[in-house]
Amino acid sequence: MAAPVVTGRTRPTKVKKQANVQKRKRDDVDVEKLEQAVNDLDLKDGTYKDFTDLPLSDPTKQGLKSSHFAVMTDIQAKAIPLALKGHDILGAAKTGSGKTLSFIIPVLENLYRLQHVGADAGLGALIISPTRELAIQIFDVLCKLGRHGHMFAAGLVIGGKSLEAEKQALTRMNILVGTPGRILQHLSQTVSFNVDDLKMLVLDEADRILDMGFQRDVDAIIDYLPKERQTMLFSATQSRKVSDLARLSLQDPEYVSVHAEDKSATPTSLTQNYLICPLEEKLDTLWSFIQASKKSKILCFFSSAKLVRFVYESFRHMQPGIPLLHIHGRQKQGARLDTTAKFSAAKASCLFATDVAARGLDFPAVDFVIQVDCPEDVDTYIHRVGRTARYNREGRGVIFLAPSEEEGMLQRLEAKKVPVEVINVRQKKKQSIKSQLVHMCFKDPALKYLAQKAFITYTKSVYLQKDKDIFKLKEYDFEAFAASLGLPGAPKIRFLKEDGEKQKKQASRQTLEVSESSEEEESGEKEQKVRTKVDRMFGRQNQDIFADHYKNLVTHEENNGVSESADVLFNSKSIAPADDEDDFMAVKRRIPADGKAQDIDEIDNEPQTGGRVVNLQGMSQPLIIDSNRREKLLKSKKKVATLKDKGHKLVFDDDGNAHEMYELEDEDDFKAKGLPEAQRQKFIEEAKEIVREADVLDKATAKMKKKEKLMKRKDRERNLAAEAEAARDEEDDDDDDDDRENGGFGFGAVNEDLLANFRADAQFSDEEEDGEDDDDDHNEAAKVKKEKKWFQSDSEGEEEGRGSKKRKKAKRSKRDVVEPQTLEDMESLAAGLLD
Ligand SMILES: Nc1ncnc2c1ncn2[C@@H]1O[C@H](COP(=O)(O)OP(=O)(O)OP(=O)(O)O)[C@@H](O)[C@H]1O
Repeated sequence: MAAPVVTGRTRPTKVKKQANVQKRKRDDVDVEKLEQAVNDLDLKDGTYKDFTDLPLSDPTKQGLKSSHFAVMTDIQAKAIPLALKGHDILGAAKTGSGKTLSFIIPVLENLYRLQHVGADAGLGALIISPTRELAIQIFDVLCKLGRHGHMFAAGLVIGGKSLEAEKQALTRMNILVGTPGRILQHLSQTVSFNVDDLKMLVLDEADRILDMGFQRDVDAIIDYLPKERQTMLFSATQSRKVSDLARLSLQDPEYVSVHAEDKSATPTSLTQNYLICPLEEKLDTLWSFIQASKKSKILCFFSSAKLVRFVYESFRHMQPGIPLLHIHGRQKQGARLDTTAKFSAAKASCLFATDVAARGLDFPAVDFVIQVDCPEDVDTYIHRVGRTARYNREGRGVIFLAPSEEEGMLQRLEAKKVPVEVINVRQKKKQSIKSQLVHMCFKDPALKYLAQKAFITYTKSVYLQKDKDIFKLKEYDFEAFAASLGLPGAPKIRFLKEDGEKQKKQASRQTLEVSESSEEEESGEKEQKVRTKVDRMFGRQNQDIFADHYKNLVTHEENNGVSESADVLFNSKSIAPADDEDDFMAVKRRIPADGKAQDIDEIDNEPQTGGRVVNLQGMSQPLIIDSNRREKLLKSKKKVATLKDKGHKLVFDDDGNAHEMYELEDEDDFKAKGLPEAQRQKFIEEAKEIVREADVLDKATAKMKKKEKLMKRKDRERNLAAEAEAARDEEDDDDDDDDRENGGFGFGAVNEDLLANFRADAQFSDEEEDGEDDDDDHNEAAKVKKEKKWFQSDSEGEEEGRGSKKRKKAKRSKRDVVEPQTLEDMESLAAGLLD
C-alpha cells in the first residue's frame, strides 16, 4: 500500500494497479477479521502489553516494527484499545510518555477498517496541533507508521506554506494534520475541501487548543465538522472541563489518565531544581551555567521573543564555546524548521526559545531545561520541563525564580504535584557579563535597541501575567535589570491602569503604553489621546536607531523649523527627554480651524476631536488633517514628500559666502539704473550688439572651416587621380592586347571607372556641403560603399571606363600641376578636375 501523500513534503509511492487490486481483496478479508477482533477486545487494565497483542492491520504492525516500537507505554496500553473500539477519549499522561502513538495508531486502524481510503472517500481524520513544529512532528510519526503499506493520502497544513498548493492537494486527503488557523482557512476558502465524511477528530495538546488563544478558530472548525464522529483529546495537562466537552460534542468520553495517582505530575526520571536569582543576575547566571555545561544539550525558555533574540545575539558575540540556536514565533517558518532540525541533530547545543517550543516537541536527549523566566502557570512549567527526560531517559530542569516569585510559584508547583528542590549557584564559578553587555550595547545600536525591546517586552509580560501572587510588579528592580542588559537606564514604562482589578480586566496590549519620556510621566499627564498604529510605533522606537526613512523625515522637519509637524502628524508622546530646549518631536503650536494660533498647552487641555488643523511651514495653505487621513498620509511616501519643503539652491561667491540663486539686488543700486522699461530697452540693445558681433565671428569661422574641408577633399581626389593615371600608363604600355581579350575588364578599366566614380563623388560632396556640413566619416563610408558597388557591377564599369578614357587623357597633362598654395589655387584646380 502507498505511503501517505503529503502536501509540501510529498512521499508518493507508485503501486502497480494489479498489485493494488490483489491487495484490496486481501484487505477485505483482513478488515473483517480485524473488525471481529476489535469487537472482542478486553478493556480491562493490563490485558495488553505489546503492540502485537492488539488487533492491528499488517501495515501498522510493520510500521511499528520498523520503528522499533514493541512494548506499549501506559497511556498507549490504556487508550489504544478504547480508541480502536471507537470511544471518545480524554487522554492525560506525563510528558514524553508516548501520547502521539496513542492517537496515531487508532486513526490509521479505524480508517483502515472502515476502508476510508482514496480521493473519493474524502477527509477521514483531522489532527489539530497548537504549533507548526508539533504538527510537523506528528505528521512525521504518521508517515513513519503508515509508510509500510497504508494507502491513505495524508497531508500537513500549517501556515507559512503555499496556500494554493495545499488547496490542490486537500481534495485528495484522507488524513490531515494542521494548526487551527490554517485548517480554518481551508475550511472557509477551499471549496473542494470536503469534511462531511470525517470520522475522527484529534486534538493534541488539547488544553492549549481549547484555551482562549484558539477558542474562536476551534469553535469555527467544529462548526464545519459532522457531529457523528470519534473525538480524542490528549495532553500532559488534560482538563475535564464540562464546557470543553460540550463545545466538542463529546459523547460519553473515556477519561484515560494514567499518572493521576502518581506522586509527581512530571516524569520520575526528571530532576527538578530552582534557584533564587534576582532579575538583574539572570544573564550572569545563565552565562556561567552555559560555560560550565559546554558539552550538554540545553534548552532555555524565556518569556518573549525579543528577550530570546537579545540573549542569542549578545551571547553569540561573546563566543560561548557551544553552538547557540534560537527559536520564537516571529521567525520565518524556514528558520524555525531549520533550528528544530539542528537542535534535534546536535549533541551539544544551547537553544534559546519562547513557549513556541514548550509543548510536544520531542528533541532527542536534551540534558537541561532552564526556565530563565518564570512560566505563566504550572502547566506551562510542566510542558517546558517535559522537553527533557522523555520516554524513560534522564533529564534535569532548573527554574530561575526572582525572590518575589519564589513563594507563589512554589505553592503552585506543590499544588500540582511538581517536586522542585532549591539549589545555589557556586559564587566562585559565577561570571559577570554586565560590562561586556554594556560595551556591546554602546558599540552596537541595534543590540541596544534589542536590549530595550527585551526589557520592555519582559516588563510587559510581567505586567500582563494573571497570577499576581507570583508576579508582583513592584517587587522587581527594573533599573537593575535594565543595567544587566547593558542599558544605560531603564526605558520608562507607563501602565495606564494601575489598579489591580482593572489590570486583570484590561490586561491587553492596548492598555500598555510605553514611553521613554520620564518627564512627561512625572508631570502626571492623564489625558489619553487616540493613538494610531504609527503613533505606537513611534512611541516604541528607539530614536537612535530609527529606520532611515523616519530619521530622514524627522531630521528634515527639524532642519526646516517645522519640528512640530512630525509630532502633530504622529501624535506621539515625545520619546526624547521633555527638555524645552530639545524640541525633537515636541509640539510647539497648533493652529485650529479658525486660524488662530494657540499654545500647545492650551490645546492639550482641550478635549480631542477627530480633526486637527496644522500649519506646516513651507506650505501655502493650512492643512486640515484628521486622524484617518493622517495615517493614510503617512503610509504614502509620495504624500509625505508633498509636505516637505522642496529645498533651495545656494551659490557661493569667490569669498565662499553662500547666496540664494536669485537674490534681490540692493534697492539703491536698482533705483540708480532708472525705470524698468528703460532698463529693459537698454538690456535688449546691449544683447543685440553682442549677438551681432558673435554672428560675424561665427560666419567667418564657418567659412574658413568650409574652405579647409574643400581643400582636403580636392587633395585626396588629386592623389587618387594621379595613382589611377600611373596605373593606366603601365597597362597601356604592356597589356593592351590582354585588355581587349578580357573585354576591357581589367584593373585599368576598373581604375578608370574608379576615377570617374570619384569625380561623381566629389561633385556630390560639393553639393552636400552647400547644404549642411557633413560628417567626414560619413562621406568616407559612402565612398567605400560606392567602391564596393563598382567592383560588383561589371557592365556598368566597362561602359563608363571606355567613355571616360578621353577625359582622363586630357587630364593626364594636368597631373603634374604645381601644388596649390592658396584657396584660389585649390578652387581653380577643383574646377579643372570637374570640367
Ligand atoms: N511504545 C514506545 N516504545 C518506545 N518508544 C516510544 C514508545 N512510545 C513513544 N515512544 C517515544 O517516546 C518519545 C515521546 O513520545 P511522545 O512524543 O509521543 O510523547 P508525548 O506524551 O506526546 O509527550 P508530550 O506530552 O511532551 O507531547 C518519542 O521519542 C517516542 O518515539
